[in-house]
Amino acid sequence: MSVGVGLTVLRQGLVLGSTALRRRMLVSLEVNNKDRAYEWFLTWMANQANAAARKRPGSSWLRSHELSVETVVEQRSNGSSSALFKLVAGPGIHWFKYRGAWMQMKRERETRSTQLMSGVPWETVTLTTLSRDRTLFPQLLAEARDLAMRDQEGKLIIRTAWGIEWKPFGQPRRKRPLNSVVFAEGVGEKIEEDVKAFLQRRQWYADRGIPYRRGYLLHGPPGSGKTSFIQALAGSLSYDICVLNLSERGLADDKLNHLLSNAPERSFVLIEDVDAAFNKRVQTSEDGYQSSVTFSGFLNALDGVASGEERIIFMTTNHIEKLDPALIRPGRVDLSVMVDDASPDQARTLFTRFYGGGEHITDITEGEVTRLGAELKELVGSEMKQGRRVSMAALQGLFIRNSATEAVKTCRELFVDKRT
Ligand SMILES: Nc1ncnc2c1ncn2[C@@H]1O[C@H](COP(=O)(O)OP(=O)(O)OP(=O)(O)O)[C@@H](O)[C@H]1O
Repeated sequence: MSVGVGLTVLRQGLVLGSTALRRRMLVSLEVNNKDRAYEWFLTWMANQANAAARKRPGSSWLRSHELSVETVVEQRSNGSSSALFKLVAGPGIHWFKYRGAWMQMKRERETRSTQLMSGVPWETVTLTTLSRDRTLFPQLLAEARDLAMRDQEGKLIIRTAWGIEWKPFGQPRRKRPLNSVVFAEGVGEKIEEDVKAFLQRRQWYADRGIPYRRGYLLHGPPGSGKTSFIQALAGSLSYDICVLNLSERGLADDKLNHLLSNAPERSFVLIEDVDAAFNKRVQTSEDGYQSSVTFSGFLNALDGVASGEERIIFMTTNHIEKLDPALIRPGRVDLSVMVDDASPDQARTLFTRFYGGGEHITDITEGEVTRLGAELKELVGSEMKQGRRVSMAALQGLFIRNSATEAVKTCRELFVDKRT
């Protein structure tokens, strides 16, 4: 009996001792997927593993048997994109060495409950290392953050709504130079100056108790560069874009309100084809389902609660005549700009930018580009006099497919009658 008692005491002593030892010797850090550091950390891990594999092929930086795959869409500089597979540490226990210290990483997924609205399961990563190496945690997280920031530098981030949250959509994209979008003279400058002036007047708004927000409407025919311009402008100001689709399934007034009042800092909210969601206060449902956003709910969300938070909304439409006057009144839309089909000058500028300056691989001389550009300008002018127009998108497509001479020769085929 005394042996039995002795063994029990010994076992308990061992358990207590090992717990005390762990407490004294180990330190843990928990990061959950609600925090931005979560993504940064997983990407950092994947990056380290890739770098180690490149250095010593066949070796494994991450001691692990459970990997998950994350597919990311990468945009190439020529505009095309491809899907890349990133192997990240899956749920389970993994070991890795950071600056000479062994670390255990435990990734856990809560399968019974999911995040309200977004439906994404809760996840946590717990890092454990020896107490004496605790100072490595902040270093590691800072490295992961810097890596994420470096990846985004000079790039445009597009976000979409995921439930009530804004999540990045695809990989950060290369910024498009503002002058690559060719508008009629003064149009682009007018919008750009307005946005810049607004951004400098935060105090002015605060002093007068006016909500610090501004709404823009770009209207005009399809393919005139409205979306491209908004993206290029965001890029030039180092802003991100949050794309809101009002017809999205499951979007309701309360979610919309939440999304609009919680857009990330330094971002434009972009609502495209705003006429399609509310056609004179009647919701359309072209593809068979209806979002439950009501027109009045949308107006309320635009007005929001008065707050000091900056908010810039861009809306686009091909049919301004279909919009309810309540939507485009000042305060909701402060600057409304018409972006039209190609004017003779726009066509010429797009042409010379495209074929000139050595960017396009052609053996055509600059003089020839100028001559053909002038010819194209004249051609567009004469077509316009007969009520026929061409979109800038159609011209861009023509230039991509043809040589400069061929483009000017076949251009007439693209014009459509707009008199009706
Ligand atoms: N003014 C322009 N200058 C340069 N490129 C243009 C211009 N307009 C259109 N494009 C090109 O045409 C394509 C479509 O343009 P974009 O989507 O910006 O047009 P949009 O006016 O927003 O069309 P929609 O009304 O159908 O949404 C893009 O690839 C863009 O590069």
